[in-house]
Amino acid sequence: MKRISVPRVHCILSAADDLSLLPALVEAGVDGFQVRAKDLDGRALTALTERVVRDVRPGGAVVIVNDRLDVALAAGADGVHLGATDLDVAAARRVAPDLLIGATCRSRADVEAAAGGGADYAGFGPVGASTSKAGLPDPLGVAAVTAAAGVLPLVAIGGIEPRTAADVVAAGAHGVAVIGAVWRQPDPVSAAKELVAAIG
Ligand SMILES: Cc1ncc(COP(=O)(O)OP(=O)(O)O)c(N)n1
Ligand SMILES: Cc1nc(C(=O)O)sc1CCOP(=O)(O)O
Ligand SMILES: [Mg+2]
Repeated sequence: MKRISVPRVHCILSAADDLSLLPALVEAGVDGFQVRAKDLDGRALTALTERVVRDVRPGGAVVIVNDRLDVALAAGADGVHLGATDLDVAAARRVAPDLLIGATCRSRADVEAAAGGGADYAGFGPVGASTSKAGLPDPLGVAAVTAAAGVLPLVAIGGIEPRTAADVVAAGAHGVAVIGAVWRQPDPVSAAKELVAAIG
């Protein structure tokens, strides 16, 4: 089976977000949703992912599950995003030859390793300062995107808002992943439209 394309705007969501907005976010041009719900057990995460798939797939958007390959497969999602302490990319690829697989990368060497394991994209960051996650390393900056580009599609993450989205794409990123730039805005759908317009 042909693997689907890597989305350009990844909206990272949890059960706490206003999920009634999902179809409108797809309409606004968001083409990827990552289900990231650290507090949910496997069953609840599967149910949440199934709901997101139901809401966004009719509009053509892709659903990626953070951390959990088993949940991605069980829920019929399109992909999984793996971090440094999750299942190894090569092991995930053996189990799921057709799934979209993303890997967190913080350097060009990380991107090369992820590509060697069979990843489809690198979640590259943190590019800027983020208040959405504790314990992140210092921001890499936009120049690091250019230094890491050309191996895998880079999805820039960390403090991305419309202006920085345009900057990272100009620097060689394929797309962006965001939490605050959508969910912490007074009008998440208008904010998503701005983000989509910014990446061109
Ligand atoms: C697109 C994208 N890039 C990086 C991350 C970070 O993933 P991870 O290292 O697994 O950390 P958590 O998100 O699980 O805290 C991501 N989620 N998405
Ligand atoms: C979940 C996550 N992972 C990151 C990483 O660099 O690994 S940065 C991040 C948070 C992204 O949220 P915001 O768009 O609000 O900064
Ligand atoms: Mg993760």
